Amino acid sequence: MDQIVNVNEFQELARQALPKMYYDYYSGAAEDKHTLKENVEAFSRIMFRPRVLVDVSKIDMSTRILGYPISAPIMIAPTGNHMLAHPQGETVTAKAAAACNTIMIVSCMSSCTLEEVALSCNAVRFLQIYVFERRDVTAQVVKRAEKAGYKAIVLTVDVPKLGRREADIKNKMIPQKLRNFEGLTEVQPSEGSGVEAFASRALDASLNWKDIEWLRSITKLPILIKGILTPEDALKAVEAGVDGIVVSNHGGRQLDYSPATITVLEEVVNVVKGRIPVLLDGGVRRGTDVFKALALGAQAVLIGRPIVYGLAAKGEDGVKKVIEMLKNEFELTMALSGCPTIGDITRNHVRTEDERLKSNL
Ligand SMILES: Cc1cc2nc3c(=O)[nH]c(=O)nc-3n(C[C@H](O)[C@H](O)[C@H](O)COP(=O)(O)O)c2cc1C
Ligand SMILES: CCCCCCC(=O)C(=O)O
Repeated sequence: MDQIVNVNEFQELARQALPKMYYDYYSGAAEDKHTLKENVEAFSRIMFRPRVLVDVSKIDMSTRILGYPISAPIMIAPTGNHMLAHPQGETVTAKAAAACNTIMIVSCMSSCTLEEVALSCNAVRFLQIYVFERRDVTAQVVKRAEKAGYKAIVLTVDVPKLGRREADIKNKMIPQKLRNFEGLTEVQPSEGSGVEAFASRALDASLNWKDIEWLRSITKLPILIKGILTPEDALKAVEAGVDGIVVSNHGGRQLDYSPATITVLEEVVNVVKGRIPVLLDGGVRRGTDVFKALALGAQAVLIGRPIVYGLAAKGEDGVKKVIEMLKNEFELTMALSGCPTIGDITRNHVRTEDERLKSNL
């Protein structure tokens, strides 16, 4: 493991460790995969404005999300089907999250039940949900999450229908049994992508802003909305009374040619005006990316694919290594930018592509 020097190297190790169908599922994205690539490339167009002669002998990366302390603003994004990557699935990922003192957002599409994940570690966990046509199924999962000690519900809103992931269609991708829904709704054999077949049968494509009230009526837990890409929707989320939003394009797996998340973060932050936390995911592969997201107003970032690549390649140690490498890089970026604490990171520490283009006029 010592030979692995950055998070990107885990992707090739995961490719070697996994059957092609599963690697394609994890690494895949919608159609031309334009958004997938843009998520990463857009970070590389943001440059730093480092400050010098600041005492950076001690760096404090710790922060709080919804009041819960974490060691650094780096959390685990919800990703489904971890048993495709490791026989013990999400229980292993959750242990790594606990060891790194961060929050894991557990997907409702997990291969382990949400109770098994809860029992495996006492880290702070949020539960991500989809709303199914059968509202009773979603409601039951929310109730179970409350009972199992999950601290927030993350409602994913960018999947009224599943995006076209062509590799999954070609591979006739068969997802794991969805143990959270056993006896309630099942994955069935299909001609193309089994994930798509399940989604088209189960999801409620009529979900809309009024339904936030319904969700609020069935839980006292804080509600975050994941999948916001415009200031218009960010404002609606604030008006709907949610407790946080995640700027996300589902890692480029839904609407291809959606903008890279880092390019829309600032306009979202500007309308939210600090009323609720704004998180971001999509393409975060370096500690420098974490810093850029914070400088543009995010409270924390979520990591998707690198976590499952770490899990597939090296199990719990792999997930821990992914998080630790990002933390170490972030710590160094803070030091080299002259920011000893999270609160010292400001908008003035980065220069976006827009600013660079304007300054060349
Ligand atoms: C294999 C895989 C499964 C995913 N499953 C879910 C899911 O169940 N629920 C959800 O809200 N997002 C899901 N996502 C999206 C992630 O939460 C996140 O938005 C995205 O992966 C972030 O981009 P990144 O992979 O570039 O870090 C999934 C992503 C991947 C790659
Ligand atoms: C019921 C929706 C299926 C979604 C599958 C998990 C997911 O979000 C993904 O991107 O894959």
